[in-house]
Amino acid sequence: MNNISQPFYTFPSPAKLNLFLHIVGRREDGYHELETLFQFLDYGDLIEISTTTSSNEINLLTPIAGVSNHDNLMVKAAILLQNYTNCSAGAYLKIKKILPMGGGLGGGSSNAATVLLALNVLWKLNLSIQTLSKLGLSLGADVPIFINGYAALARGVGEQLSAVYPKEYWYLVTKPDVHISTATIFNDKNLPRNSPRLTSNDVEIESCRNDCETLVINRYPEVAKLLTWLVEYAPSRMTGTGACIFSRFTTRKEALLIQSKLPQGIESFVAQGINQSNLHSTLAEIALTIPPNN
Ligand SMILES: C[C@](O)(CO)[C@H](O)COP(=O)(O)OP(=O)(O)OC[C@H]1O[C@@H](n2ccc(N)nc2=O)[C@H](O)[C@@H]1O
Ligand SMILES: Nc1ncnc2c1ncn2[C@@H]1O[C@H](COP(=O)(O)OP(=O)(O)OP(=O)(O)O)[C@@H](O)[C@H]1O
Repeated sequence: MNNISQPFYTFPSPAKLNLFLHIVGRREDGYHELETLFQFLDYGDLIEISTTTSSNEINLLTPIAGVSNHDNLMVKAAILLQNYTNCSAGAYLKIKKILPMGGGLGGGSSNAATVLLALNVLWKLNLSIQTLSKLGLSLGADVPIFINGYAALARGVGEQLSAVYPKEYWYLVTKPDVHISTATIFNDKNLPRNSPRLTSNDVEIESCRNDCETLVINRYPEVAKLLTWLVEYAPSRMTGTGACIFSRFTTRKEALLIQSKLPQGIESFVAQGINQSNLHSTLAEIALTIPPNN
């Protein structure tokens, strides 16, 4: 039996969209240099955390199918933070997994960022956003944007962030029935890697693109077919290395209407693009409720 005496606090772990993604070069270590515009969605996983001082164990009470607890980015994030701060407290973690995995929505990275930010508050570590971002980057290139919590134009591998304020449209997000590995796409010899660098941060999203899209369409007919269907109704583009596609609408109602017409069997959801992650407001609220000697 687990001896859980402290309350569970619930934290959102939102999805991200890459409103565009340009590959502008490749570093010597093989990682790609990107220019990408990140926006959050008001939609994602929910993570519950309870802390303990009686042991330093990290217990994930809701394993994710296909991912061992040892490899789960939530557990890795908690252990990384413990080791970095010599913290002797432990934690019980639970997740309600809502985001599709391997969809380009950044679910795993978002989970890691939520755990880092939440335990920083619950364990009272007081690490800065900069320090948490640096720690998070060692877990995944998408972790820093979730730690940062604001929509941003990202450079480098996604860790050099400049604040931007794209319009907060409604999106129909669809997932063709394929799992795409980020590493497979980035390692493909046919991936274009030489987009010109942007000359300013003030960019027209429509005139940009996702440099992974053509390759993914050529390799995965399911993605090609769905994208061809969607562009008849709304501007549509792939996020990350796929497979999810986001279609842009001015209102929720329009997005729901097209969702109702989707071909059978396509996983989908409707959500709004938001320029501030909903995790950050929750963190501020919870920080106020924690007793000083907890
Ligand atoms: C595609 C994006 O989601 C766009 O936001 C990210 O660039 C990917 O971020 P991520 O899933 O957190 O990726 P990581 O877990 O750091 O890397 C997975 C693999 O993708 C490749 N990779 C990743 C990011 C990057 N800028 N260049 C790469 O070549 C590397 O082979 C790496 O081994
Ligand atoms: N907590 C977690 N949630 C989801 N995936 C995890 C988690 N921990 C480890 N993983 C691993 O990470 C892989 C990628 O999952 P994720 O949902 O982050 O993909 P993604 O949305 O394509 O990411 P990105 O957009 O960053 O490329 C999964 O297939 C799984 O093996």
